[in-house]
Amino acid sequence: MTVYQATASAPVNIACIKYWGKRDTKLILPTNSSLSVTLDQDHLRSTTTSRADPAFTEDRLWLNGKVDEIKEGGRLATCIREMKRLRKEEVEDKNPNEPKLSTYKVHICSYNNFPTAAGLASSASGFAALVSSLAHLYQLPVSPSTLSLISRQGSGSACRSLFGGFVAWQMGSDPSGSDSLAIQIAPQSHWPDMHALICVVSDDKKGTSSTSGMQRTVETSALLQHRINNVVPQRMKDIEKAILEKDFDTFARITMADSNQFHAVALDTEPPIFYMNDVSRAIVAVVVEYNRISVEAGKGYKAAYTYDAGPNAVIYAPERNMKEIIELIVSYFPQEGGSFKDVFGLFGSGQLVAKVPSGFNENVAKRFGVGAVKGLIHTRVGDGPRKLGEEEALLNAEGFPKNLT
Ligand SMILES: Nc1ncnc2c1ncn2[C@@H]1O[C@H](COP(=O)(O)OP(=O)(O)OP(=O)(O)O)[C@@H](O)[C@H]1O
Ligand SMILES: C[C@@](O)(CCOP(=O)(O)OP(=O)(O)O)CC(=O)O
Repeated sequence: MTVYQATASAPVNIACIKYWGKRDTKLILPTNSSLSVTLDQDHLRSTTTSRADPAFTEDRLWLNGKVDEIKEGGRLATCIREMKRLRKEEVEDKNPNEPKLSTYKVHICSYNNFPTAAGLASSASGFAALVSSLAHLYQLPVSPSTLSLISRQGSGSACRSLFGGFVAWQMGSDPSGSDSLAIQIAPQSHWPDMHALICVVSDDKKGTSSTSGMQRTVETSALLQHRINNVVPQRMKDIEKAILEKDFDTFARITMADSNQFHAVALDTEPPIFYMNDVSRAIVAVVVEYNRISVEAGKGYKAAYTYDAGPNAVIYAPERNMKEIIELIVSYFPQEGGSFKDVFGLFGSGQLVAKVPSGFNENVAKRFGVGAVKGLIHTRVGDGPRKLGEEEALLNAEGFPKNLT
């Protein structure tokens, strides 16, 4: 008997121009366009296996080994329904010989190789991997932009994880959402020198979810209206140009300004929302001082911080600056000996030693103890979703998670 099964992995993306606010909460249509960098799935990824079988009695999902309920009318159910619709319209209706997979129930098993719901964009890679694995299962002849229309309905930011490199989510204007999709601005190969350092300040589940936080902002913040109407449209154009020209200085200025404005609209919400904490703010101060030395020497910005809906920092920088940045960060936020994974071999066989660059004003932030920054992940711009082989499937012969009995 034929087994209909496919496995895919998908990357995380971290926005430089933030999505914050919906004009349609059911279809997940944003109040502004946004733009992100896709991170390397060799380091952070969601992997998902999907199988369709006439013997299955219901659509089921296991996330990190535990059953995740597919609520009727919920986001997961919407994505699965929309993928089945595409299978029917794009494959089965056009070729009656194709098996009617759209009528079978599916079993889906997914695994994130990093903390889920901790502000590390697990919903983005998670829904992108779900949609990608179903697209392979159903052999859909559709573009990543079309798939982004569906992953968007799982979690808005997930639409940007359908591409590698530098990706824009165009807000669109059609009330049906048909033009609210992701496009690639430039592939990974355009600017492979773009690296990222994730400073994990907390890997706990967060207090105010993005979904509820942004809705409160839409309802109560006057500053959000200014951002949507007068700030983001120009920033989208400027950052796209900076990316195409590999102009890190402009990229960094816009990225930091947009992170700051996103956290300002969170604070402008009633009641106010705080995502950054003292450790986050100290990282800002350290990056600002690091850039000051370089700007005063006429060399422009060397690093850009950005924060999502949580205290973790992501620092974008050209690869050549990363060694210095890591040495600087660990001098303010010491790491447990040997805990940093030097995946790019920056320190050779030597030890990572705390060091501040010459001319750096060490009083810009206090020095924290071990544990304030719980981990550092050095990664870089990466590619889009990957189709994986049978040997990486997460479902066993019977179509249940391999690690469960
Ligand atoms: N691999 C996955 N497959 C399917 N759904 C997933 C997967 N990973 C995460 N999710 C969904 O995303 C939810 C977590 O999203 P949430 O927005 O709370 O956190 P986050 O994505 O880590 O943070 P943020 O989006 O603010 O950066 C999970 O509870 C689950 O419903
Ligand atoms: C701060 C952000 O990370 C917000 C992400 O919000 P989500 O995509 O998690 O929200 P929902 O669409 O409600 O699922 C900014 C961004 O990624 O652009």
